[in-house]
Amino acid sequence: MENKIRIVVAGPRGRMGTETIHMISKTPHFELAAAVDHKNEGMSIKDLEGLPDIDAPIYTDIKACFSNVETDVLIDLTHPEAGKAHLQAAVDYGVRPVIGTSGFTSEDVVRFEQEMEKKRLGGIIAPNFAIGAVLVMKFSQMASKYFPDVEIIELHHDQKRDAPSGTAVKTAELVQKVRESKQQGHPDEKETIQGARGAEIEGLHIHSVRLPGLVAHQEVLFGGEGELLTLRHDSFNRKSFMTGVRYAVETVMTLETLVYGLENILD
Ligand SMILES: NC(=O)C1=CN([C@@H]2O[C@H](COP(=O)(O)OP(=O)(O)OC[C@H]3O[C@@H](n4cnc5c(N)ncnc54)[C@H](O)[C@@H]3O)[C@@H](O)[C@H]2O)C=CC1
Ligand SMILES: O=C(O)C1=N[C@H](C(=O)O)C[C@H](O)C1
Repeated sequence: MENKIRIVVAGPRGRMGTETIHMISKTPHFELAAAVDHKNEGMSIKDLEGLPDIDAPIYTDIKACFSNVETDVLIDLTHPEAGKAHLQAAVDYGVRPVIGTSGFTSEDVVRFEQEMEKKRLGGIIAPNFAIGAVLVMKFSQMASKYFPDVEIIELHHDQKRDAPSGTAVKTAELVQKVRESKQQGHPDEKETIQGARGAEIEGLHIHSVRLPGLVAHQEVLFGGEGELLTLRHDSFNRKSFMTGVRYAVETVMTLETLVYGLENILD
């Protein structure tokens, strides 16, 4: 059998980290080499509640982890600041990053693209690993050619730290590549309560909803004369992201640049 892909997961006790470690444990050609947590130094994954019986060491310092553990791929599922530091460490140690953490700015992405291009190091930043969500982004880009009036509503659980979601930002970026630039709504429109029209990227508005009971959902609304096109995706649980995480880990082994968005590597 070919060599297993040795993976380090950052954020192993989080909602996504836990699901990802279970996925790795069930994937024959993947091996959990270690995990990076912000506590539990020296413990093993099998010691943590809710995680599978894998004897993989836990580090609190990602550099110590990469110095001690042979690693092919880092999967980061933490928070934006930690995610950026982990991505930098991966680049410094020549480990291929698969970043699910959201909240990176486009400046961050460009900086890492340039640095990784110089090193010919493959990596993936995926604002959303769910295949359906990626398709909605692609379909949104197609639709915006014909429907330049677009608004995005993203809906998430109330433990999410960043707003708007990485998925909504990426969707807006894809739409902006195609649609004519325009300010939506009435030219003299005024908010009587600040934020009523949501966040704005070049005239395109994003509305963020946070409620308990939700997981990850997005609607992209396209208005035309006498018609409305709605594209909607729902993740009802975090298993919905695992096909994409598995695919990203397999694909990153073949890349030599940083790819931003799963839509760029899906067949
Ligand atoms: N790309 C995608 O498809 C998806 C991305 N996400 C993103 O993934 C990230 C994690 O989401 P959740 O699992 O829901 O969050 P969570 O809050 O459940 O988990 C984050 C984990 O990161 C850990 N953490 C924080 N700082 C750390 C550090 N310095 N070192 C190691 N661990 C650290 C926390 O202890 C926590 O266990 C978020 O940015 C979220 O937006 C979430 C779902 C899907
Ligand atoms: O925090 C989440 O849950 C999610 N975050 C990502 C985002 O910001 O788009 C992906 C997905 O929407 C779930």
